[in-house]
Formats: sequence, C-alpha cells, structure tokens
Amino acid sequence: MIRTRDLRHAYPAGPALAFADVDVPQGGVLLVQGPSGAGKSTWLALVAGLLRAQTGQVEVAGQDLTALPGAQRDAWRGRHLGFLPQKLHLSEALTVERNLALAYYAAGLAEDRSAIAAALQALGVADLASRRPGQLSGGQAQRVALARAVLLKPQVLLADEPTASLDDAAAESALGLLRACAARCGATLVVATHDARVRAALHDAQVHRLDAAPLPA
Ligand SMILES: Nc1ncnc2c1ncn2[C@@H]1O[C@H](COP(=O)(O)OP(=O)(O)OP(=O)(O)O)[C@@H](O)[C@H]1O
Repeated sequence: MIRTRDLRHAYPAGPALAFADVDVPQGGVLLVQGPSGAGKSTWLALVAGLLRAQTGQVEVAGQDLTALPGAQRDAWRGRHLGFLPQKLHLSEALTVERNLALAYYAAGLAEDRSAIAAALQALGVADLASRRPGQLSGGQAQRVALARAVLLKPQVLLADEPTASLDDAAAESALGLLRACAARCGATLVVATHDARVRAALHDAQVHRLDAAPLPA
C-alpha cells in the first residue's frame, strides 16, 4: 500500500512541487502520469525514501517513511522496496550475478545464491549470469535490473519510465514482466511514464496525474 498526505518538495534553487494525496491498496497498480518536468521522478524518490519529504507524510507498506532517519530508511528500502530506475545503475565492475548479490548487501541480509539463480531464471536471463552489464542488450539489461529489484520479494515495486528506450514488442514484454513480477510478490506496482503505450497497456490501473506547472518557489 501507498498513502501520501500533503506532500511537497522544493529543490534548492529549483521549483516547489506539490502533490495530490494518493491511496493505493496493497497489490494495486498505480500509473504516475504527467509531462516532462511535472515531478514524476521526484514523487517516486519521495515514495522510495530516496528523498525525505520536507512537508507531508508518506506511508509505504505500513511504514511511515517520514518518521525514519536516513540510515533506517535506506535499510527499510533495501528490504521492502524494489526500484527499476530509468538508468539501470548496474555496476560494470561486477558480473550480472554479483549485481544481484548487491541487493542482499543493501538489505543487510545474508546472500542466497539459489534465490539469485531462480530470479535470473524467472526473467529468462539465467544464461547471462557471468556476463558484465556492458555485454547485454538494453532489453536484457532491463531484465537483469528487474530481477535485482524483485529478488527480495518487495512489497512495493517502482518503475521509472520502463519503456523509454524500447521498441513496441520489447515495451509490451517489459510491462508484462513488471506486472507478473509484482503479482508473484503480491507487490503494489507503480509505473511512472509519459509513454502512451504504457497508458494503453495499464488501462485498468489507478492514475496519479501530475500537473505541468510547479508551484512558484
Ligand atoms: N536536483 C534538482 N535540483 C533542482 N531542480 C530539480 C532537481 N531535480 C529535478 N528538478 C526539477 O524539478 C522538477 C521535477 O523534476 P522531475 O525529474 O521530478 O520531473 P519528471 O516528471 O520526472 O520529468 P521527466 O519526465 O523529464 O523525467 C523539474 O522542474 C526539474 O527541473
């Protein structure tokens, strides 16, 4: 579940953004829409606890993120939230398999190699485990990043523009995988996008529409 109240964020020397309240039940699907610059990535970062809300309240999977200090917020995120960023942030210094192992370090948990193998298998990329991210196609790299995001069976799965650089067939596949992964975990799925293909594919999702114009700072 996700519950936000009176959420605002002002960047230093940037715009002040105000967000409408959102309630998504556990296992629901939320589409975050709005033109470029409307604040989609900022809203995702607030819900992921990557940014601390300056005003208002964010509750995710029963946890009030505004009440948690930074270190505890990071540990909570590692354990309960899967994030598929637009830039995938896979480490070129590590193999695909070791990139997934990072999820355990971030969560402060002991590594489970069989779970890593199973996650890669479920996303159809088990044969790429010993490659470096630079040796993957864009679609393969995204599957690896998704495997990492769902490895610890998160309660919330966030995806930022997951179809931005994909052709129609790959976009359809990526959205199908996101939904399937979220359903397997019983996770709430949030997809931020301005891609009309996503709006069509997730036509049954709840919509959080952001306005084009930020508040004056
Ligand atoms: N670190 C920052 N410092 C100052 N302003 C910022 C910062 N990050 C974002 N902004 C501004 O905040 C607003 C919202 O940005 P955000 O990236 O959340 O929008 P978005 O809807 O995700 O855009 P896009 O679709 O282009 O990714 C924009 O006006 C942007 O210029």
